[in-house]
Amino acid sequence: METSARPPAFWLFPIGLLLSLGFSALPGQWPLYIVLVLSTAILGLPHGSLDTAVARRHLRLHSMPRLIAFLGGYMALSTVVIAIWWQAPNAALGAFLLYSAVHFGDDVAHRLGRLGGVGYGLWILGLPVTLHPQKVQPLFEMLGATRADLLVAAGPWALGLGGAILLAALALSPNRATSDWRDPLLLVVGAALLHPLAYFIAYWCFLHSPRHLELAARDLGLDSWRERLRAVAPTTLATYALALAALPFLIGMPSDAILMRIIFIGLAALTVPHMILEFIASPRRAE
Ligand SMILES: CC1=C(/C=C/C(C)=C/C=C/C(C)=C/C=C/C=C(C)/C=C/C=C(C)/C=C/C2=C(C)CCCC2(C)C)C(C)(C)CCC1
Ligand SMILES: [Fe+2]
Repeated sequence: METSARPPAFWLFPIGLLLSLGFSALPGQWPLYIVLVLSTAILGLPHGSLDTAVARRHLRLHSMPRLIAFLGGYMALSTVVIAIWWQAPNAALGAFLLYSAVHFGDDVAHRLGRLGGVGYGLWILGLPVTLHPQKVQPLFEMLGATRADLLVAAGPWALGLGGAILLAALALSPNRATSDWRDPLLLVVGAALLHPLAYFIAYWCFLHSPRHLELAARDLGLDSWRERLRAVAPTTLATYALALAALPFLIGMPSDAILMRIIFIGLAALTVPHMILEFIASPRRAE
């Protein structure tokens, strides 16, 4: 069991849940969308922006051609995801939900095992879909899904399966940390009380991102916040520019759908190379 000093995400997550309760009580949908954009841009994206530094270290990008090949490969993979989404949005969204569950599971997989991690990820995503199907379905439709009803109907199954796997992994793992059972319980409270987007902000920006950032930054020897900021700034700014460049392709859609697509299809596209890099880097990190 974990007894040493808690990582920052241990305290940030309950604070994020309280903040989310505050802003989800504001009237109308726009405060929520504005907080979603700002928190994604400032708190969520930077953990992926460390990928350039992670790749420099673990893929040994010591020459300019290797660095350019990495950047080009990363963007090419992201472009393929967007192209698939364009052609087959239902399958692309279904796949995104599944690989997001695997990715979120990475947060605990080193203690609960890969399968336990998948259970954790299914629990995280199954909760808002099961508790607020009528709010989640239009959000999935904004992402281009024409059979959002089917994806939403799968929510309770994902939740049940994820919950059973997670429970078994917690019972069987001698290395479990307090946060491994505390956070899934706090997520139930968050999912019950919050709009699904506010719930996502609380989890993603206040638990997943700080946890992942801390782990990757420590591995890279970036101890001060100034060093971390310097490492993430260029890639984060480049990602803002890419998001802005997508805008002209979405003109004509309702503005909430534009925001949803830029954020979630953008994240789906970045997650594929981000996960591949994590699969390579995480076994090489000293725990
Ligand atoms: C390096 C590099 C770069 C960058 C990158 C980055 C920046 C990354 C990031 C990454 C990241 C940052 C990732 C993330 C991820 C995320 C995720 C994975 C999410 C998920 C989500 C979900 C799945 C959701 C769902 C939902 C909805 C949608 C609605 C409501 C309900 C719910 C919540 C269920 C660039 C391109 C510039 C260039 C090249 C290189
Ligand atoms: Fe991540």
